[in-house]
Amino acid sequence: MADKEEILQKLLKPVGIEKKAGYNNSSVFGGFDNYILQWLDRLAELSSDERVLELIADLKELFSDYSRVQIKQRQKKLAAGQELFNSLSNLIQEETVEEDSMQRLPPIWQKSIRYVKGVGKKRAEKLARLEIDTLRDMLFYIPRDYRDWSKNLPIRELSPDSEVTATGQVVDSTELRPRKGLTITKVIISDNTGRLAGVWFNQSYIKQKFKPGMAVSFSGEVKQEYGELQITHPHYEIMDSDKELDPGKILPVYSTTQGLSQNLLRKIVSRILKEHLDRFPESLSPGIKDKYDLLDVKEALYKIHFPDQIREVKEARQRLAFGELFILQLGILLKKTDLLTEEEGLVHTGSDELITNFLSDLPFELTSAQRRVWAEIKDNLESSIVMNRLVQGDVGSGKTVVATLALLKAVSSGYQGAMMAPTEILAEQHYLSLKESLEEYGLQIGLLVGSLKKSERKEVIAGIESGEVDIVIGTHALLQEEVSFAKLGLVITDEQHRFGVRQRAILKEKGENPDVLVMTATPIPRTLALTLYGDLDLSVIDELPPGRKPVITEWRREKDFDKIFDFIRQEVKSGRQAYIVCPLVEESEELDVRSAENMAEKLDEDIFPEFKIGLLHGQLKTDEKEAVMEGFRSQQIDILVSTTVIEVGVDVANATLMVILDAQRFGLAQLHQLRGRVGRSEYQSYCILVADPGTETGRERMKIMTQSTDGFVIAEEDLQLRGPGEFFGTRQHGLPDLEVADLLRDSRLVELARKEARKVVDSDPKLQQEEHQLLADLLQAKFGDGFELIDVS
Ligand SMILES: Nc1ncnc2c1ncn2[C@@H]1O[C@H](COP(=O)(O)OP(=O)(O)OP(=O)(O)O)[C@@H](O)[C@H]1O
Repeated sequence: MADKEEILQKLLKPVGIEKKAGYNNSSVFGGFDNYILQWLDRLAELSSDERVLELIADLKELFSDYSRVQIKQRQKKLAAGQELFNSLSNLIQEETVEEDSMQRLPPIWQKSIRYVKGVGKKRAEKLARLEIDTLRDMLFYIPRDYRDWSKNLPIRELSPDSEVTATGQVVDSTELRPRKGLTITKVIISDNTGRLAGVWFNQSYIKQKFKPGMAVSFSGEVKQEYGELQITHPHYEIMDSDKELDPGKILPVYSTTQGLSQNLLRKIVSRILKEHLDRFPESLSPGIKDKYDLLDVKEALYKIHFPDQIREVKEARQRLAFGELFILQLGILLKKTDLLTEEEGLVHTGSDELITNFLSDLPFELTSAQRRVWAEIKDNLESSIVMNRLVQGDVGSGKTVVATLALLKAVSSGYQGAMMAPTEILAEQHYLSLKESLEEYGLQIGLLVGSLKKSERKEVIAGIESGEVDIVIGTHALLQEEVSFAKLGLVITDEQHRFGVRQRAILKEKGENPDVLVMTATPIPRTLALTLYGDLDLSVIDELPPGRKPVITEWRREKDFDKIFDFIRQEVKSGRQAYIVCPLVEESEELDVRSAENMAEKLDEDIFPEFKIGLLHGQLKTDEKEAVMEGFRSQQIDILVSTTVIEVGVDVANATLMVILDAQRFGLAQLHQLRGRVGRSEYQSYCILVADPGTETGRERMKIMTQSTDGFVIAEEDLQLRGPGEFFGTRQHGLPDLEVADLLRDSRLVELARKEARKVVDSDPKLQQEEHQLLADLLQAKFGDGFELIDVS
């Protein structure tokens, strides 16, 4: 007994609760009062041991209505409680409070939601479906809407034909079936000043929700019908029978799952706010809060769930979004400095002779943007710090030339270079153009794609291994285990959003810390780039080669086909070439191919017998594709009918017309990429989008394409229309999972949070100072070891 007494004392002291004198263990239960409940709560907070928490929950449940039960039951409870208490004491004796770094965060962070009053095991499982596991998760479960019940009026004062809210008790509910296929459910509430009916058509499940005597609020447009006040399909709210929630307030509405009512969620949140909010840590310094006029985190958390006025929600959201973005940016910046300071890389200091020759043999001068970006890359290559650089440039801005310069630098320094492209067509095209331009300098260029013949494959792999091949271009075939490099010094991935982090890492592992260059034509708005590629250095080629004319883009309907064919004829007759991109059939590649084949046949036989038609799709063999592309490049083919395989990187300057069929099926970014295949010379180019979109958004997208040829503008619009998740396809593309903030909507906050995060990282790059301990813990709690954005390491 003395042991338990001691334990109790030991546990109570740090909590700041004086144990009442004279209680022995049984009288703890005998004199059960608020004090013991308080003690159990505090004890639960201090412990993270599941078994202890479970016992505490059981004890609380057992005794929470203790004073109300009959004597006999009380005795029973007392006995059960004594038993539970003994087990608890034993466990506590075993438990040593671990002082690891996470302990600096209050237990609210990792404490299971299960132990909040009214939750329990079953409901905790349901909450887990909403990704709510801890008390903290629940507080950051942001309402999707609010119901303002504060504007309640007595029923007598409701004026017909206006939007109203009224509360009363259910006095009657009926269901009528006036004819087959029609069910009318009527629920009548009364508040002593009058009666109001809620009416639903064909929603018979509604009836069972309302039981006589229940307090219910209806809101909606009220009408005077058949001598009574009615609201058709009202918003309704069943008032909290425990009266724990204030019915006259603004109440949150959460996205929920079966078995978790709005009222239950509200109560859980309200209890956590009441019992735990005061120990919630503040991540932002007073300086930052003052500067941007941000609320305290506690106030913000309270107001986001239970605002007094709707306008307070915005302020609360801003604050929480800022906090979230601040931690995110901090993580990204820390990771970046980590990469910079810790990764020793290769030094590429070979002679520049090859580069000078190559540049002087080019038929054009580099644009100033190309020169600037090349200088940035060269700096990285020559230094001993590993390069992790993203080169972003709109379609046709001349990224390939810059990549070639980097490859030449690596080769001149005695290393091999590898370039990975997302499709065979693109890999082959890069291969052919590099072969043509670099072989004259005595370099060996290799191609490694899946569809090579066995013997060719073997030969290339042997060449890579012996070091005979200087530069290899390939698809993910480069990642195969059997491919090993003699001396890999530079890895370039083209169109990186198609490659996963892991794939790049595999390629990188084939060398000893090679430099990495990532190329993308996907224009990403700055705020997103800061977050997605925050740990990469960013170079932007923001200038097109001189003399380029914007592609004239028109949107036409299917019925206009004859005119479109006339226009194609006119262009081809004047010596130019055209692409026709066939609709994307999502269900199957085979259907894609078939529609392209049919189109090619129709054009060849019926429409343009005078022209040479080519056909290109993903199912052709490598040499067949090569032959078709070569035929188009050398102008033996006038019109190339294709599936979307030509989307990226195909470069035939004489092609000036692109017709995209069923254009509404493509995303804006993809349309922009496709359109980028023309307008690559000084000739005026055209793009015709053939589309009959059935939706307003579809029409909107066609309009955007006709109005702008700037990839950044289009990407911004696309993001607005589709949201970042869809824009990038899936979450795998590295978009962080944000609870409150929205990278697009909050772009200003992203910039500000980044600025403040940078200050912290500059002053304390490893977050070692005392004042930054909490931030370090928050980072650890948020991202743990799995902090992975788009990453090349
Ligand atoms: N400075 C320049 N002046 C004139 N022409 C250029 C210049 N730089 C590149 N080009 C030419 O412009 C065309 C597009 O260049 P490149 O293929 O490198 O662009 P890209 O950015 O890789 O395009 P995409 O993303 O569409 O594949 C090529 O035909 C290339 O030869």
